[in-house]
This record gives sequence, structure tokens and C-alpha cells, in this order.
Amino acid sequence: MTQTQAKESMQFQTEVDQLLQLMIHSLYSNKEIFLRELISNGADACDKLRFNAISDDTLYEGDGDLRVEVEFDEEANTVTIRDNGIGMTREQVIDNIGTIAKSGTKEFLSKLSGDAAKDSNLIGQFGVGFYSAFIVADKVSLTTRAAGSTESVTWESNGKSGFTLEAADKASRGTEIVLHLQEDEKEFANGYRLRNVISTYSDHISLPVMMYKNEMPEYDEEGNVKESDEPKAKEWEVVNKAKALWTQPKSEISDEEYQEFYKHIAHDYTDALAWSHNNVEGKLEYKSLLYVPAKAQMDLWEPEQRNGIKLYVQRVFIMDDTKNLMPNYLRFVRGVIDSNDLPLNVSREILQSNQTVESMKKASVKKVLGLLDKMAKNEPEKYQSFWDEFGKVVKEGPSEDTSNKEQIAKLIRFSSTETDVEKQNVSLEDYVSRMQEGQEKIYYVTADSFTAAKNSPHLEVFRAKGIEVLLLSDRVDEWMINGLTEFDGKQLQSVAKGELDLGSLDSEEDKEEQKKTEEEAQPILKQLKDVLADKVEDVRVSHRLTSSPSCIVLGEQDMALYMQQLMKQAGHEMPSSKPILEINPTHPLLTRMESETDDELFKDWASILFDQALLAEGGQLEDPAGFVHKLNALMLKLS
Ligand SMILES: Nc1ncnc2c1ncn2[C@@H]1O[C@H](COP(=O)(O)OP(=O)(O)OP(=O)(O)O)[C@@H](O)[C@H]1O
Repeated sequence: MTQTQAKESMQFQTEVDQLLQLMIHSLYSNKEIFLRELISNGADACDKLRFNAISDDTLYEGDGDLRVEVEFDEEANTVTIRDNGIGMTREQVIDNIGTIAKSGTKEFLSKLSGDAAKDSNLIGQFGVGFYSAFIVADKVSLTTRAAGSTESVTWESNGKSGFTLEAADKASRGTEIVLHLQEDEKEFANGYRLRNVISTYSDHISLPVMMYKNEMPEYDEEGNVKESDEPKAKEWEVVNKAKALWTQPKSEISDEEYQEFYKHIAHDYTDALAWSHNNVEGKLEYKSLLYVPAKAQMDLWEPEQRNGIKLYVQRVFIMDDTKNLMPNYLRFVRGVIDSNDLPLNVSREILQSNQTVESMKKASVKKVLGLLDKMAKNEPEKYQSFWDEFGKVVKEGPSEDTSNKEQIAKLIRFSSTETDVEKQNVSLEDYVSRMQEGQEKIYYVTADSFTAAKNSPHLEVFRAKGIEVLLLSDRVDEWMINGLTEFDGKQLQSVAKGELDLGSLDSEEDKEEQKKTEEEAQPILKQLKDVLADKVEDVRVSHRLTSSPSCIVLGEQDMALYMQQLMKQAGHEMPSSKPILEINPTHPLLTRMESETDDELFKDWASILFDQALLAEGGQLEDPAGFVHKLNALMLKLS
């Protein structure tokens, strides 16, 4: 007797226990989805077998007629879902069912609130999968044999106290799942109910889903159930449409069908926001169906995130792939690309450097950008919800995809001084349309929080003159702005970097005034330069400030101070360039300093002036305790 023949009990991973309990409670109002999930898994298993059989057709074991079968037994109160797909080995059963391999599970569980409505949405994004069986069943028994193997195994669980594994004797390849329905879920052990659920959720699956034909009662003319003397031989029939959705003409597909198909391929539970269905003919021949989800997948920020695009070759599923078919900044896109040009035995390596793949990718990116552009124009509210969910990802676009920079730039939304709210809802086109006469540049400020950006002293002159400034405070913004130097022929200019030249936005009087102030400020500038020589590159009169006494200005090419800080914390070497201190000589603090005769006190004033400008910029003080000490001393003097 081999070891695998003994019945063995095992515990679920802690997360599985938690997830099961949550799922059972929060999906209570949408129980029927268990069938979609299990049929979906069966269909995926058949897809995998079909792919593996391309290189080894003995895996078919003479049965290449791939399908999913659904049976029920009213008396026993069971529903059975069976597929002749790839099956699982004993190890795979343990790995796949009983543990959760998905990344981000712990984080996901910690986000759950206990509020059923909210949680059911979250669970949907996570993908409920196999465990959804326990929404309706109090015992689940799964027997499976992997293609090419002779050993089969039965996994069984009540969803509460772990599971058992036992050697089985399954002749046919694939997986069979028997759901022992809970007492009050009897409605599912019924042909009408099951067919109804299948046509709602599984019509679009290219694989046939089959049920017994004559399990449905026959009626006589008077509407009574016909009693037949002889039991009829059972006969299978296909109960779903069983046509790959993307191969059908658009005009024949309803929105509901598109949405159901989305949920199948994306393992999502919420509707998609939009889709683009394309049939490309000519030099290249392929079909694509690309979806923009409504909600971010749990792993959007994981480096090894789930793959979003399924590659098919002539209707045969080849592999999940995002890296080659969608750029990173569109990694939330889900869908199918079905090529007629690639060979069936295409490998991951070939995909990486294939002209056909490259062309399909390029065209698909255009399609997605076009879809988003249309949404932004025609359904701004919907687009806003998209932006709130995926904006930070799209912001990687200008640096990653320079060939589509202009189109991506149009899609980006910003916070701005126009509204002063955190919501990012201002486009560059909006900004340009509001530019003042004589304004040549698009102004922005970056900071590590919205509040810091909004209150930045650099904005003072812009606010005073009513010139709009974009407020950037996402981590990715400095990176985005690196790739986005221009829009509509107008340069993007940080208000915190370089020499500020408002050009014709400053009137002749303004310029005269500035010149005069500058001349008058020469003595204090010199004094400040002397005492701050080792901290700053230069001290100059500011044209940016109206109400603050001083601010820090960086060189055009320098990274914002808070970013420099972050980089240093992450262990990167940062070139230590000294900033420029700008002062507002008309500020009372500066006038007070001018009359200070005590050199030591002047030094303290100067040092505080510099440190507070640094703080306002999100920089870190070299000597915070010294700053506090000096400040307190001055305060005491004034009291
Ligand atoms: N019928 C089946 N045949 C073969 N393998 C299966 C079958 N059902 C499940 N599996 C395996 O178990 C794994 C886990 O399934 P499960 O449904 O929980 O998650 P999933 O399908 O990966 O994702 P999701 O939770 O989003 O549906 C699958 O990835 C697959 O490897």
C-alpha cells in the first residue's frame, strides 16, 4: 500500500479559514455565482490541457472532446461539476485547494470591514474561485486525475475543519466536484435553475457546458408530466452557447454577455467600465476584446501581478500574458487577443521578440487609449471614477510610452489651484483653455502631500495674479513630469525650480518695482550670503513670494526635496547640490532683520529663515533641535 492511499487530514491555511467564513457571509445574496466559478475553473483546465497537448497529444488519452458537465441529484441533494481538462496531481490539489497562493491575501483580509455590502465587492475583486462552493454546500468532494497520470485523489471538506485527502480510483482524466448542498439550498438541485444560471453566466465560454437532456420532464397536451414506462437512456446536450464571445459579430452580443465574459476572464465580480472589441484583417489578422475594469485588482501594485491579457492562437488558449501584450501603465486592462498569424507552439521567449506580437500590442494600446479618450469626452463622470481608481498607474505612461505621450497627457487629470480640492479632475486641455493672455508655460508644483502642495509658498505670486498652477502630490508625479515636459507646444514648468520669469505676465510697473526692491535689498542679501554660505548656493530676491518671508528654490534639473529625502531613505546616493534661498525683502521679518545690529542674533534669524523655508518644502533639517532652540530664544526675546 502506498502512502497516498491512506486517508489523511490536513488543516486549511489560516487565510483560507478566514476567507471562507467571510465569503459565505458576504456573498449570501448572490449564491448562484458558485456555478460560474466552478465552470470557469473547469473551462480553464480544458484550455490548459489543449495547450499542453499541442506538444504532446497523448495527453488527450483518446478523448479530445473537451467539455464541462453539470449533473444534479434531487434526492441526494447534490450538484456535480465535471471536466475532462488537465486535472491535478495530489501535490497540486494540496497547493491549489487548501492554501491561497495569491499574493496580497493578508492585506486583502485586513481591508475587510465586516460590512457585508462593502466586503462582497472586495471579495469580488479578489476572485472567489473554488471556495465559493461552500456558499451553497456543506460538504464538497473533489476527485481528480491529472492528464498523463494514473493516480487519482479525492479531496473532501466541510469548509470548517480542514480537509481530507484519499487515494481514489478515477478512470477518466480531469476533475469532478460533488457539492452536497445545504438543506436550504435545495433549489440548485434542479434542472431549470441550473440551466438558467449557466445561460446567465457561462454562455460565452467557448467550451460546451453539458447537462442531461431528458432529465427535464416531458408534458402532455394538458400540461401534465408524462409518465413513461421505460426509463430513457440518458443523453447529453449542450446548454450554453459555447462560442468564444470574441469571435462573434459585435451586433450579436449584448452588454450583459460582454459583462459576463469579462467576469469570467478577469475573475472579477463587478462589471467592467468599458470595452473595445476589434476584428482586425489585412496584413495581420487577429481579434481582440479589451476591457477596462471598474475596480483595481488587489495586485495592481505587486511587482508580480496577475497577468491580464489572455493570448489565443486560432481560438486555442496559449497563455496569460501582460508583459508582452500591454505596457505596464495599462496593466489593469483585461481581455483576450486571438491571433491568426502566430504559430500554435509559440513560446514565451518567442513572444518577447516577435514582430506580430509587437504590432498587436501597439494597436491594442491605441485601442485602449482611444477607449479612454472617448470615455473622458462622452462620459466624464465615468472617466473620473476610472481616474480615481487607476490614475496613478496611467501616470507612469508618459515616461514609459513616449510614442503615445501626447495622447496619454490628454488623459491625465490633476488637482489645481483653480479649485483647490484634492480630487484630480483638471485636464491639461482645461488648463490651457484657461491660460492667461501672455502666459506661455503650464505651471505646476510638486510636494509630498496635497496640503503641502496647496500651501506651498511658491504659489503666492501665482495666486496673487490669478495664474492657475497644477498641484502634484502623488509619489509617481515627479517621475511622470520627467516624461511630460510639454503639452500642446507649451512647456511644463515647476514653480519651485529655477529662475522665475513670468515674461509678459509681469507688467512694466511690476518689473520696475522688482528692480527697485532688488537694488534696495543688496545689503541684506550680502549679509545673508555671508552667514549662510555653507548651506546655500545663492541668496536672491524672490518674485514668487507675497506673504512668506523666504522660500527654497531648486535648480531646473534637481529633484524635489521630499523626493531626494525618499531616495536617500531608500539607500540611493543623491548628489548634494545646494539650494537657493529666495527672500521677500518687503516682509516685516526681513525689515526687522535689516535693523538687527547684533551679529550673533542676525545669524540666528538667518538660520531660522533658511530652516523654515526648508521645512515648508518638505525637506529635513540637519539640526532640528538647534532650530527649535533658536526659535525659542527669539520668542522669549519678543515676549
Ligand atoms: N477543475 C479544475 N481543474 C484543474 N485545476 C483546477 C480546477 N479548479 C481549480 N483548479 C486549480 O486550483 C487553483 C485555484 O482555484 P481557484 O478557483 O480557487 O482560483 P483561481 O481560479 O486561480 O482564481 P480565482 O479565485 O480568481 O477564480 C486554480 O488556479 C487551478 O490551478
